[in-house]
Amino acid sequence: MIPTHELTGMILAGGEGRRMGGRDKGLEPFAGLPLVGHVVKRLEGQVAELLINANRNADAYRFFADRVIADEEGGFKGPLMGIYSGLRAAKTPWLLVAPCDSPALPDNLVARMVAGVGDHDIAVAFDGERLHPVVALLRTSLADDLAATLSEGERKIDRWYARHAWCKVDMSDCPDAFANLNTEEEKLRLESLLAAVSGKVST
Ligand SMILES: Nc1nc2c(ncn2[C@@H]2O[C@H](COP(=O)(O)OP(=O)(O)OP(=O)(O)O)[C@@H](O)[C@H]2O)c(=O)[nH]1
Ligand SMILES: [Mg+2]
Repeated sequence: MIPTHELTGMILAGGEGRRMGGRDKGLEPFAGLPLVGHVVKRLEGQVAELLINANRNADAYRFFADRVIADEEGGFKGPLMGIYSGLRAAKTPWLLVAPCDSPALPDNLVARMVAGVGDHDIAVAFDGERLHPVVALLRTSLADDLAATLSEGERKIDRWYARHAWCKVDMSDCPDAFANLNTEEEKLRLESLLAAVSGKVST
């Protein structure tokens, strides 16, 4: 098992948010908190250091994390560049990555990813139908290999994972936890769904 002091958490919030009008998605209000705040709640206290990977609004993100890191190479090269930047920045042997736009992730995400990685170097969340490559646990010693891969022009996360000893972590009991908000409509829909569910619980 990976002890907490060997694990860094990182929330990926470095995208352009084009499908949300170019807004900084992690800072978008959702159910009373910026989106990133919901993901912070899933990770805090379970990692040695919490990083947020952001390419804009570093001051706003600083409130939510121990450290805010920008991409090693600018120009919005995609989430694989964000993962690389986290592997470089982490001071621990392991990095757990989660995206800023999935506010319903399970509360026990960290424990499940740690339990699921076994002897592998990379563990990726699987919802029973799809893999979620931006929900992953990785050995930080992979940084040099990823640098070489990025310099070849590779941008697909799963193609890089496939070069390594990786495994799926089965989360097919909670597929809705991986709801990913790309548009304003998706955000409003999930917000009202959650409000309806909590309304039912409290009455
Ligand atoms: N570091 C970094 N992260 C990125 C980059 N592009 C996307 N991401 C992150 O990867 C995750 C999934 O990306 P998308 O859902 O496509 O988010 P996005 O790129 O902001 O949104 P679109 O522009 O609408 O595609 C989110 O957590 C983003 O913050 C990037 O260039 N650099
Ligand atoms: Mg994108």
